[in-house]
Amino acid sequence: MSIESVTQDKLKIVLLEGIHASAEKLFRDNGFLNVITANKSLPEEELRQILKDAHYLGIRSRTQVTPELLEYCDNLEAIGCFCIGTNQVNLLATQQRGIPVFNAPFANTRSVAELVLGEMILLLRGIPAKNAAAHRGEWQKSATDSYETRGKTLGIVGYGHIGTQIGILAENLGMNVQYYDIENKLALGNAKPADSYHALLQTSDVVTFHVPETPQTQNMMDSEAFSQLKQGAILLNASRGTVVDIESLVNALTNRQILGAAIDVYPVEPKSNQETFISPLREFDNVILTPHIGGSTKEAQANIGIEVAEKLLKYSQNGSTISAVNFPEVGLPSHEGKHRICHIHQNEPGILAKINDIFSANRVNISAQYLQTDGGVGYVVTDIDQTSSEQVFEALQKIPKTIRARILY
Ligand SMILES: NC(=O)C1=CN([C@@H]2O[C@H](COP(=O)(O)OP(=O)(O)OC[C@H]3O[C@@H](n4cnc5c(N)ncnc54)[C@H](O)[C@@H]3O)[C@@H](O)[C@H]2O)C=CC1
Ligand SMILES: O=C(O)C(=O)COP(=O)(O)O
Repeated sequence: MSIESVTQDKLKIVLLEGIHASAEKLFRDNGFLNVITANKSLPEEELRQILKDAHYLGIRSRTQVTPELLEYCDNLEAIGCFCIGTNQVNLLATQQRGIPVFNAPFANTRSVAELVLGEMILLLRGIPAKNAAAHRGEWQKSATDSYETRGKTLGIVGYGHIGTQIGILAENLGMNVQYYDIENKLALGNAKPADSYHALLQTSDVVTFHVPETPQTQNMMDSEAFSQLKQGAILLNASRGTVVDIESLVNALTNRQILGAAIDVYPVEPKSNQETFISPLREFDNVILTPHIGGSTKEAQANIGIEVAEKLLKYSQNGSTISAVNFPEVGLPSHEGKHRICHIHQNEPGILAKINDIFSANRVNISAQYLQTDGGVGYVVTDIDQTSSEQVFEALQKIPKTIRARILY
């Protein structure tokens, strides 16, 4: 690592998966001129090549950041997930390499809630199947299996930012709302916590999933869970493709145990719009299939572009890690006339003392210092009176258990 921090115009920013142009604009407006964009996720080998000398990476839900990929990313300073989910990134491996990961925890939640609400209404009326039939020239005027939302019970699994908004919107339609969450949650409106996950499945007319991808949510909706559903229930999943077991869903549709479903996320999703979407669900007219677009509205994407780019810019220019999902959170005031050095290390006792011994031995005056630790990593930001000499910076890098050090200004 050289004594000079790489100048902003040389830092390489890679933005994949069609991240909104608002992000690129913000980087360029801030003097980051080496911004590379792609409107899809990249195949493994291409990804390695492009990331070999990249400093910042922006992705959405598709690109997998594995420990193996990180081996190729020597210069990578931070990752921005321009979405909510961060399950596509190995958070432990990035933490161990001193790479903070940021996301946009709220910006697309309303978009998902609106989509789910609309789908729920359409499914209760049996519109997807009637629509498909009409496109084929069939006239299916009938009230069979066609229902109002009013008075029906909606079961929300995962009562977080999205689940709560759906609950409020559904109550405005006259639905009874119940939810299941592993955390104790404040019930909004007249919503009620279900006694258990199974109780929710057994007593809901419509069940919708809004949980993150975790080992516990994997196949949460399996054949056993399907067997608990009411006859004629409706199922929606706009969370992650690992949550609903597709084979069990196909069985429930084939047996007509459920009236219909809306699925936005899949165990395997195409990498780009040029790839064919393959799924056994394609044969069912009563299933709304959407290409993982729950959060894909102009409003959400433009806001996410700015929100996550701002977090990356702040980390690059000022060292702030506020709202990082895998890293000690340090919020830093800028310090006029001072010079800032960041030190990331394995979280073991005595490292702060070693850092300060180096400053003291070199007669460097510290004007401010911030330390946070989180799990396996410690993050120290030090503002000093004079620019750091090569000797001081090298000594900081040589402290045992150092992951990386960075001169910001
Ligand atoms: N289809 C799409 O385009 C989008 C999908 N998503 C997905 O939706 C998920 C939920 O988003 P938010 O509501 O913003 O997240 P959130 O973090 O606000 O809420 C998730 C809720 O699920 C609960 N939970 C976690 N594990 C659970 C379990 N095993 N059983 C029951 N509850 C559990 C949590 O306690 C939390 O209350 C995201 O993690 C993401 O994967 C998010 C945005 C767009
Ligand atoms: O925000 C999320 O977690 C999503 O699933 C949306 O992902 P996307 O940005 O559409 O790839």
